[in-house]
Amino acid sequence: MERNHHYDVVVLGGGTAGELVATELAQSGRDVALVENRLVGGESPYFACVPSKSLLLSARRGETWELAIARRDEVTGHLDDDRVVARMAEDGVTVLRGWGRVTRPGTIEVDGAEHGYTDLVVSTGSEPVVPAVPGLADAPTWTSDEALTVPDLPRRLVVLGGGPVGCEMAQVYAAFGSQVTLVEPAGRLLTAEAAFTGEILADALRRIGVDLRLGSEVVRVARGDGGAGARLWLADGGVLAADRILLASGRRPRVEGLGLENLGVAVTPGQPLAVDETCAVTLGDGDQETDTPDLPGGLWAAGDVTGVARTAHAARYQARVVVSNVLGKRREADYRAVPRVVYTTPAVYAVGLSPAQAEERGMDLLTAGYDLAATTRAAVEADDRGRVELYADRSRGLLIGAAAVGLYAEEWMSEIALAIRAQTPLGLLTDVVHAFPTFGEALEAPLRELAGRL
Ligand SMILES: Cc1cc2nc3c(=O)[nH]c(=O)nc-3n(C[C@H](O)[C@H](O)[C@H](O)COP(=O)(O)OP(=O)(O)OC[C@H]3O[C@@H](n4cnc5c(N)ncnc54)[C@H](O)[C@@H]3O)c2cc1C
Ligand SMILES: NC(=O)c1ccc[n+]([C@@H]2O[C@H](COP(=O)([O-])OP(=O)(O)OC[C@H]3O[C@@H](n4cnc5c(N)ncnc54)[C@H](O)[C@@H]3O)[C@@H](O)[C@H]2O)c1
Repeated sequence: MERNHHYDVVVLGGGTAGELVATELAQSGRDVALVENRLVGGESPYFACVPSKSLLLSARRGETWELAIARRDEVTGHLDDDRVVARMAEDGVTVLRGWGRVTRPGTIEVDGAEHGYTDLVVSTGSEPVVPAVPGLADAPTWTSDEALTVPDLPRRLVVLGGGPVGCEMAQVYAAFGSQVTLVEPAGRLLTAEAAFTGEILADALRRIGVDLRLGSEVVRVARGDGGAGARLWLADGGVLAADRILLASGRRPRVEGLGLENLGVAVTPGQPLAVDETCAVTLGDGDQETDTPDLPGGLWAAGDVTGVARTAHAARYQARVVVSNVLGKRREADYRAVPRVVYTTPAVYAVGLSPAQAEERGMDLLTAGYDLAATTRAAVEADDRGRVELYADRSRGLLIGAAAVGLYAEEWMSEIALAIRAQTPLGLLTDVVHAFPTFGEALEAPLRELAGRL
């Protein structure tokens, strides 16, 4: 096999994390290759964050479907990565197109050619989980990739999953006139977050006509009459008809077919690549000394493949940690205050520990909340939906988490992420002045309440 160049660093996967790592390392003078099988930029700009946020905004503005699709396709650059690739070339990154697979320590094969490397960064992202429901494979399904790239507006859409993807997509399609049914086996939406967030969001979705089947599960699917569409049977005896089924039942780290076993990494399908606080891949369970081959340099991972925080901003954060460490400037990641946002109307914002996580850790948890309806801003906006809850560790007098539902929560809650990350004492937070009339004012009363209960 043809053996090509030896790079200082090979970055495997050119999504949010990989693009940043490759660019910054090349700008720092390293000889870098980025291996990408699809579009440089990955999921976020073409198939995930950007098109979904564009459609949600179009829905909120009351645009037509045609305009919404045109705007979506414009912001996603019509799925053309030429400009990004050209910019990376200017920065000195070599883009290798094709599927990358490590063949032995220090060597990766891409599209039939071998390339050498010293450091390897794995940033291969994640892929949708396809639920093991009989008949589903033969039914007309979409993952979010298709839903966010095709121009179709299904008349009847069944969404499987009430996480961030399912909720955002249900709102988009219902707003543009699809008859949407969302099936979620758990008894509520957004199961990872404080219960009130899913309850307020459920109310908002129901008001725009989404039929929520919470605590129910699809047990069988068959093609519809005449082969068009599908019929879905639920565990509770219900039957649904759909023109399209959207799979939004989670994503799994992409770890297979990468050849990481050749580096001594114990790869388990669907399981994340374990990383330490420097984003170095941890090689296994104590057998390293005997089983691990000598690596030519560092083995690092960033983004969804690590399973740590599974958002674009977390991918960028980990990417920066990797860049520092590859350059020999030790940096440790701190995930205490990585926000989790669902960009529906109203938006859901959560950061730090959820009440359930705090309880699991045995914390002496203090909770204080406030309804946005009590703010003047809610009256001005003529929208009184929403609530904020703040969670504090009594023993340390510090905020450890928060959740909010409300218009623009993704913007006005950022100060809480800062407060958690900077470990700002509650007493000091009660002295912060918020402009009038803003939703940020809703933070003042719960902060005072928490400080008063310490
Ligand atoms: C519908 C949807 C909406 C979302 N909305 C948001 C949002 O609003 N905000 C937010 O923060 N997050 C959002 N996310 C999550 C966000 O998209 C991901 O967290 C982010 O894209 C992860 O970046 P990454 O670099 O880890 O992976 P990716 O962006 O998936 O990039 C991985 C890349 O690696 C390539 N690749 C994989 N294996 C190989 C190989 N062997 N050889 C060559 N190339 C390979 C893939 O082709 C891909 O381009 C959303 C996700 C979805 C599904
Ligand atoms: N705004 C954002 O930051 C944003 C937006 C969308 C997605 N994301 C990221 O994308 C990832 C994937 O999101 P997601 O919503 O697909 O996954 P998720 O894991 O958050 O939620 C999946 C939901 O599907 C349900 N489910 C499981 N099996 C099912 C089945 N057979 N039928 C119906 N429902 C089933 C689960 O109970 C769960 O509630 C998340 O990690 C999220 O962080 C982020």
